[in-house]
Amino acid sequence: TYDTVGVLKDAVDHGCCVVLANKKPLTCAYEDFKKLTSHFRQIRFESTVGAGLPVIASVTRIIASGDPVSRIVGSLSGTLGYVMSELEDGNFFSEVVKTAKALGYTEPDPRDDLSGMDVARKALILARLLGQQISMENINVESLYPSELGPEVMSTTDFLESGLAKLDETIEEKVKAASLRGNVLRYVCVIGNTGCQVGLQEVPKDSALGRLRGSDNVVEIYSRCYESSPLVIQGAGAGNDTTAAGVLADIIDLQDLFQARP
Ligand SMILES: NC(=O)C1=CN([C@@H]2O[C@H](COP(=O)(O)OP(=O)(O)OC[C@H]3O[C@@H](n4cnc5c(N)ncnc54)[C@H](OP(=O)(O)O)[C@@H]3O)[C@@H](O)[C@H]2O)C=CC1
Ligand SMILES: N[C@@H](CC=O)C(=O)O
Repeated sequence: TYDTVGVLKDAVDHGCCVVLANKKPLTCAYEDFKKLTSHFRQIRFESTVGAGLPVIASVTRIIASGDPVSRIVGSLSGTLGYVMSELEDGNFFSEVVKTAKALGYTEPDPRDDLSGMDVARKALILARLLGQQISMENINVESLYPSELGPEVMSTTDFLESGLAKLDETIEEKVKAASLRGNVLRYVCVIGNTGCQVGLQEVPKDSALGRLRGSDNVVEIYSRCYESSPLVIQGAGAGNDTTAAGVLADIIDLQDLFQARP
């Protein structure tokens, strides 16, 4: 939900510490993002991008050292990573999306993942950390389903029970066409100095993105120090355990900022 922005701002204003896994409060107005994240000693949100992976910690450390980050490229959705690698194995789109939900990878409504909006939110958080004063409207997002299957038209249950299967054929054709060219499909996020895009791409099977399996994310960070050879972070990018571990690590990190009372 976006509804917690007000209470979160009040909390940090009152000196409380906050740990977030929910991306939405950081992806509404830029002023809210700025206000929340300016309380560096009170807020952590590592799990909003890549669940338990240290993506935000790495980006903030590189920036803090004065090394300008020029580009971040990656596969930032555990759900879409899992779905794409299962499609390669010949499974039906509708089935693998339901399995991704059962495994705890998807958002409560999987259309948040399939629309690309969940990845776009992660891209926005990273772009804002890089200093870009942008909003969701500035990100080009490719959806994997048409508006006729959207939340305004049908419930999550109806989408899962009848809507999803309508996408099987089109997706299968895309997977087969890519395979004939020696490629696989990946949902890729690119954050550069001139803009952000998230969408489906054909990538060589034998590339860092093409080799991804399951719910793994991969993130390549390019900066002056990491110019020709980027800093690469890879591992499980969704799931209850890894997300909870990320949240717990953030809580411990904040606790360590305070002196223990004698
Ligand atoms: N799953 C993952 O891999 C990751 C998740 N996240 C983020 O973590 C958050 C939770 O995701 P996830 O655990 O997967 O989702 P789930 O659907 O498994 O859990 C959401 C929980 O929130 C509760 N809830 C929903 N609305 C309200 C409300 N208004 N008041 C109180 N409780 C509420 C739900 O209760 P009820 O069951 O009663 O509806 C449910 O227990 C999301 O913001 C997600 O983006 C971030 C990184 C990775
Ligand atoms: N639904 C998300 C969970 C983490 O943010 C994903 O699939 O990556």
